[in-house]
Amino acid sequence: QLKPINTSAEFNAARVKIDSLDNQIIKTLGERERIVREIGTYKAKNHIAPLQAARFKQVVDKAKEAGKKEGLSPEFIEELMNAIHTESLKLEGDPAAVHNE
Ligand SMILES: C=C(O[C@@H]1C=C(C(=O)O)C=C[C@H]1O)C(=O)O
Repeated sequence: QLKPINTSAEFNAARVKIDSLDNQIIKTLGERERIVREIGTYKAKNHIAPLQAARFKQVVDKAKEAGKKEGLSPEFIEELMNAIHTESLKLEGDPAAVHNE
């Protein structure tokens, strides 16, 4: 449990912390995206479809399970992972995106 914010110094510190966490999220998404591009290249060479519905269901189920431990709602996790997945499919489907690294 976080302690409540009582002073403007604590308020400012909380925002600095949020900025740092957002930066971590973006870096993590960048790393994930680079791996998706590698998967996309492999799939293109091996004639495997970008969309793998069973695998994506697993990804969402795991994320919901992890989210539950963090107090995140399954609806939020679903929306978040769908947004990430839409971008994955763009990256895997667009040869320019795949070969542009
Ligand atoms: C990255 C893949 O391609 C797609 C993207 C996924 C993702 O972003 O997690 C999952 C399944 C696929 O629809 C994969 O097949 O693993």
